[in-house]
Amino acid sequence: MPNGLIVKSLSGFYYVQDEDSYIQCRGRGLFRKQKRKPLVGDRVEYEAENNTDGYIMELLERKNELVRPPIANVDQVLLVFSALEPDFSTLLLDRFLVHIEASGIEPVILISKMDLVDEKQEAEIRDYALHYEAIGYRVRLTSKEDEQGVNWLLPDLDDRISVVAGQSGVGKSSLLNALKPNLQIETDEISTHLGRGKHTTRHVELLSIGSGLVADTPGFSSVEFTEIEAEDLGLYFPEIATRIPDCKFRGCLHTSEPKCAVKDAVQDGTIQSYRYEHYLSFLEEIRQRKRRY
Ligand SMILES: Nc1nc2c(ncn2[C@@H]2O[C@H](COP(=O)(O)OP(=O)(O)OP(=O)(O)O)[C@@H](O)[C@H]2O)c(=O)[nH]1
Ligand SMILES: [Zn+2]
Repeated sequence: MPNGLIVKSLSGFYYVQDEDSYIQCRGRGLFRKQKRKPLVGDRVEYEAENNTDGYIMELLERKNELVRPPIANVDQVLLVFSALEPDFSTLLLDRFLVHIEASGIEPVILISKMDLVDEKQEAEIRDYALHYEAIGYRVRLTSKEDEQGVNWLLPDLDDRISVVAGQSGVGKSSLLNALKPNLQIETDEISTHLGRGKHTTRHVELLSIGSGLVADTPGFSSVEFTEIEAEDLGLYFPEIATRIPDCKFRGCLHTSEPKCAVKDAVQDGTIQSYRYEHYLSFLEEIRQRKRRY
């Protein structure tokens, strides 16, 4: 049976990309009975006599799935933060990072609107970029005015499924628009939905950019720690996670315990103090939430 990738879902139809064909399909009735729902990003087996009346017959195994936006097999999340308007916030960035780390998906940090900063602000942002790179994250500074700045993102997208996420107004659509000259699938939907935001049709679509696929949805804009346990939080700060084995007490939460390797690293500056403070504030949030229930 032929197989392809669901690249779009809209009004009960799934659009399957298989090499050069683009086939409109319905899910087979059995899926509903089994409470299985095909997702954009799913590899599927399908049957089709022509390009508009296909049926999805089988869903292949998923590596992961995001709930919001609903996409399967996501390789990375492009986290867009603007340098200014809205102002860059490491607190918000860390909140997103924890959420993404917990989902097991790799983040890439994009700092947009670098054309708006003055020299001092630029130096600050570059310092932060170095901190996050030292932790092990990929960080990219971009500006929609700078074609090069956008184009050197392309290798990051190759052969992967990426989801763009970030607060409203940070420049997610602008980024996709700047990358658009490289779009390879040519359909009307694409140009209209890139102007999304204002209209409300809820559809999810993967755009072909270079040899990668990028979800055009606005993605998640806020995150809460509903499913994270206090004792796991440290695992989602990579530089804390690597020190946990050296803490004296098993189950150390790195607050007031003695001989804590994490606090030692904060003391000697190898863990940034603002990262540690964010860890403490998220920990407190998780505890408050527990108390409420
Ligand atoms: N100066 C400058 N302005 C930018 C840049 N990127 C985006 N903007 C502006 O920022 C505003 C918001 O950009 P959008 O691309 O709509 O932001 P978004 O993240 O898609 O916003 P939502 O659709 O609300 O989630 C627009 O006025 C853009 O022109 C940039 O690199 N430099
Ligand atoms: Zn500790």
